[in-house]
Amino acid sequence: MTAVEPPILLDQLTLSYGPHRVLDALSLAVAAGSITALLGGNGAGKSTTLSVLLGFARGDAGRAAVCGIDPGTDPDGARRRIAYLPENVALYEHLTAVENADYLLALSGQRQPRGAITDALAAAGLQERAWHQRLDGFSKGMRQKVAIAVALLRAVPVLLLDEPTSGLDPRATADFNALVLQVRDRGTAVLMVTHDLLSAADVADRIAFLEAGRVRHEVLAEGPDRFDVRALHARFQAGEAQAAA
Ligand SMILES: Nc1ncnc2c1ncn2[C@@H]1O[C@H](COP(=O)(O)OP(=O)(O)OP(=O)(O)O)[C@@H](O)[C@H]1O
Repeated sequence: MTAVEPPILLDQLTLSYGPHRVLDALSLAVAAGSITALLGGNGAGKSTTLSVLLGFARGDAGRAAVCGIDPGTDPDGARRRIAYLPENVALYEHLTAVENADYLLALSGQRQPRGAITDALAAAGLQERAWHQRLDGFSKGMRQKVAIAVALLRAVPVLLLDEPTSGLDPRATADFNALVLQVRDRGTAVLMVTHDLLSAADVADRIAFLEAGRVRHEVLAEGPDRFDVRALHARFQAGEAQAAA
């Protein structure tokens, strides 16, 4: 990786499934210690973008890089640098929260002492009485906390989130967003796919609007071009209406 290359980089990436161009010369960069939210209507290419970064899908043209590694040619190398939270976090129901974290860390070759695991679960806001409970009774918000605790312990440079707050109540959403800010403040580059504009506006440094596989608008949280959530909401709804028409 060159000194200036951001941990998440897509440069003119094009990907088609048969005649259907899903990503169309998509360019997107997420710097270390920053959060970009990726919004867009159904089918805009958001999940495909994450699949490319994870090395599950490969572009036909252009470049993708995770910390300078091409996930198409070295998916394992790219994934070692990524913590990924899918919409429904896959954890082991018959294991406790601590056992899940221990097992997931072992799988990624980054085992940690029990004390570090319980510290991370506490930092993620999981109540102590849940640490040694099996996951079958956990809510989505509690599962997210276990998953983000693992991400905190892995201290990876890239965090990818797919619809992390869908199905969370406002309080759990606020808790989750606070955790994402913690991860960002440790220098991680965060890319968050979401339909939740308000949540995006709460945490993101930048919001990129994807339409037909390309970033059509980008807005920033700071500076003269910083976003105004109400104006953004109106614009987003208009965009959604166009996409649905
Ligand atoms: N494996 C695949 N084979 C063929 N087409 C696919 C495949 N994966 C995705 N697509 C198509 O690519 C387009 C973009 O899909 P993608 O899942 O990236 O959209 P999205 O923005 O995440 O949408 P949503 O908000 O509905 O999750 C869609 O038209 C989808 O049908």
